[in-house]
Amino acid sequence: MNRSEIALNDDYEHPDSLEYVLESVLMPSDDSLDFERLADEYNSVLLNQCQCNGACEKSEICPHGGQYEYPKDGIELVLKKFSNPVIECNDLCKCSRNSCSNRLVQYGPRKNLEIFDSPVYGSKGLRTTINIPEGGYICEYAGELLTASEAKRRLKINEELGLMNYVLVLNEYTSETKQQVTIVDPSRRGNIGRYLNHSCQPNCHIAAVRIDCPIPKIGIFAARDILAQEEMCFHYGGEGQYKTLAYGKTCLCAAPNCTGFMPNTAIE
Ligand SMILES: C[S@@+](CC[C@H](N)C(=O)[O-])C[C@H]1O[C@@H](n2cnc3c(N)ncnc32)[C@H](O)[C@@H]1O
Repeated sequence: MNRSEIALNDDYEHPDSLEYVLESVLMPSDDSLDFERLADEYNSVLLNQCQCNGACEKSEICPHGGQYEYPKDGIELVLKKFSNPVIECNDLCKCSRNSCSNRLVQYGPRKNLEIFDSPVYGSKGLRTTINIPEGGYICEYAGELLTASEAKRRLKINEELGLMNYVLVLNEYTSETKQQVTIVDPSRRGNIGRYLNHSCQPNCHIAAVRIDCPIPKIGIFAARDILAQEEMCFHYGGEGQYKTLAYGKTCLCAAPNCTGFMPNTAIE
């Protein structure tokens, strides 16, 4: 199977109330300076293209390569390591789309995903109808890209009205220093990624994936082999909150290590 077979026309069904977007989009302008900065970044192009004429498999040769691999006996390109931010080759790179093995998220969500009524969570969830290998790409968590102040405003409204919260904050660090914060809200405009619930023992992880823009896409990947019909979940709070969570909304994940609480969406 090659990538064009696992990937993907994003033609998933969605509720009428949602504007379905194929990738994250900029929030409406609120005329703030923060919005201007966000819009500037959103409209910027990531440089550092590769000059490869091969498959971009090795980091020694391709400046972005070596992050995905075909596992032994595997037929599907998978993410090797969850800790590193990923940069995929893009249209400005010299490599060929057909031979490059450093392109995955840019082809869109995988097929065979299904929105369903999750008995565990008592609300919608996302499951797969086929087996997915560890590291396999699921979909982007796509929605509106928000400034911190707009995210705080929406979180307050959600809280006050008792609405479900879809705002996700991706913090990227270089050792101890926070480098970049990406905030995505698929509550009004989003894709199939908005249906993944939180679990304290998740079978998926998220990763920052850049293609041609300095703002990363939030890529969701299988943290282990996932069987057909399994619901897919990730940890909303990231690694840092695994052990320390001691307050918040009641968590329904029912994992053996469940803290009893859902991570709060923290925006500094
Ligand atoms: C991103 S949405 C997930 C999809 C959602 N279940 C739906 O029906 O659209 C996040 C919301 O789902 C619910 N949820 C997700 N994980 C949960 C958990 N572990 N425990 C309780 N509720 C959860 C909460 O209402 C949360 O605000």
